Amino acid sequence: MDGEPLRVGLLGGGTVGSQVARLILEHGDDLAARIGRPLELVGIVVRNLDRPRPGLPASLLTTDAEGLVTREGIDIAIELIGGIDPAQDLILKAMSHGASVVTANKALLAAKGDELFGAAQHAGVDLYYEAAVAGAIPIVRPLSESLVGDEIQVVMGIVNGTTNYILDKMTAEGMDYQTALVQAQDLGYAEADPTADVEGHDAAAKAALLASLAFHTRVRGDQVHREGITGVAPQDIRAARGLGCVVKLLAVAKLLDDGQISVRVHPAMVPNTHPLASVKGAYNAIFVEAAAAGRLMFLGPGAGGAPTASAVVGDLVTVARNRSRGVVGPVQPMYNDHEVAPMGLVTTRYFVRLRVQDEPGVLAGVAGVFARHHISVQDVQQTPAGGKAGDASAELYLLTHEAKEADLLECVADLQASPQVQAAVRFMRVEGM
Ligand SMILES: NC(=O)C1=CN([C@@H]2O[C@H](COP(=O)(O)OP(=O)(O)OC[C@H]3O[C@@H](n4cnc5c(N)ncnc54)[C@H](O)[C@@H]3O)[C@@H](O)[C@H]2O)C=CC1
Ligand SMILES: N[C@@H](CC=O)C(=O)O
Ligand code: NA
Repeated sequence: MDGEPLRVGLLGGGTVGSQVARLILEHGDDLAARIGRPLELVGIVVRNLDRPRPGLPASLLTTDAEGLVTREGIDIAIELIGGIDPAQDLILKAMSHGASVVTANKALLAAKGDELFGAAQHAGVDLYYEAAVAGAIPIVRPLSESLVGDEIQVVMGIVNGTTNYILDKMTAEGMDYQTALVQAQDLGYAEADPTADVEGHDAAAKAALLASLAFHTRVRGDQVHREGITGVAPQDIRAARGLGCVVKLLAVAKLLDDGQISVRVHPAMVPNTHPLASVKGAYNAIFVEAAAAGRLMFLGPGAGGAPTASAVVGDLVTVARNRSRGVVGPVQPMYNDHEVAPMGLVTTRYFVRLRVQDEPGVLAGVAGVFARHHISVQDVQQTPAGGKAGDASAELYLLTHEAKEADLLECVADLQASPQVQAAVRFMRVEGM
């Protein structure tokens, strides 16, 4: 392929970065043909030059990140080091030196999206981030281009591969949480600090990006209601099975009737018959509901080096094509100012689990507490709790009809205060039933 090569600087040679380098080096001729110009990988920034990196030419490795992004003639910087600092500074420097940027860094975009997209526009360069949401699944561009003529009402899905892998292993194989987490780390699914995965920060950042794209309103990660999976007990998984459900970590972004948007991440029970229930391992899936299009579902690998690298290199080719034509791609305008609704306004169904004294009148008392808070109960199951001799307690499982979160929380607090309730009252939202 003839023509002046487009010069690419890669920041990060970890799980994703090493796969991106491999794809660029192995498929250079095809990528050049698709772009119409050759690509030249001019440097790969790593922390440690002594670490063996099979497949990565030693001549390309450098520890000088700032030197690479500000080097004369760099066309595209790919940021795959993660985190806020120094990733933000390096991206801004690359842009101010005229380079377009491709990143997979959802944590950074969800925290500093306004500054970064503003800087890209100011510099007249691209900032692409398909890999930042749901790995290999094309979802950023479908929302910002294919569906941009429609009115999106709901985006809901599984957007973290690590937690889906853990919950799936705990559900299908009875594996313990810690073993499943270590496997997810070994497979390259987890963030550098897996707390970001298991406490829901990663999914909240993705939910913020999805909500921003869907509703044309900049939503930050810290505005998203967030609960991770560390509180999910094996009893919850067993109880879900009894109800014909599985536990998933869901991200939900919804346009409410009053014009506010609800954006939340939390574990939820999902019926086995629902398509999200069959999303296994580190796969992700995202439902989009739009006024004209109806319901769409996007499914695929949500984490891992090669799948994520596929999305990064897809962006690289697109940005390179733009660059060759002297244009930048479309930017989703954030022209709305929807407020993020407080969690108390959310309505959904709930599963409530509580341990009570097994004696006459207790069930009626519990039902009365739900009724006082205007929460209608669809189903109640009672199981002996301990099974030990002399244990006069029972475990109650209740499934509610749709209720308001604020009412549910008050109901749970009242149940907790009841003398017949013997342990912490647990609840989990039920979606898609
Ligand atoms: N692993 C995955 O499945 C996915 C990861 N991502 C995102 O991709 C990015 C990279 O993730 P991974 O490759 O998994 O992480 P990683 O931890 O495997 O790789 C990051 C690399 O960057 C290096 N690094 C960090 N700071 C540096 C600095 N200041 N100078 C030079 N090198 C530095 C680290 O030493 C490490 O080798 C993150 O933003 C992550 O959120 C996005 C989608 C999926
Ligand atoms: N740690 C993330 C990686 C992809 O974004 C996940 O597990 O989904
Ligand atoms: Na994606």
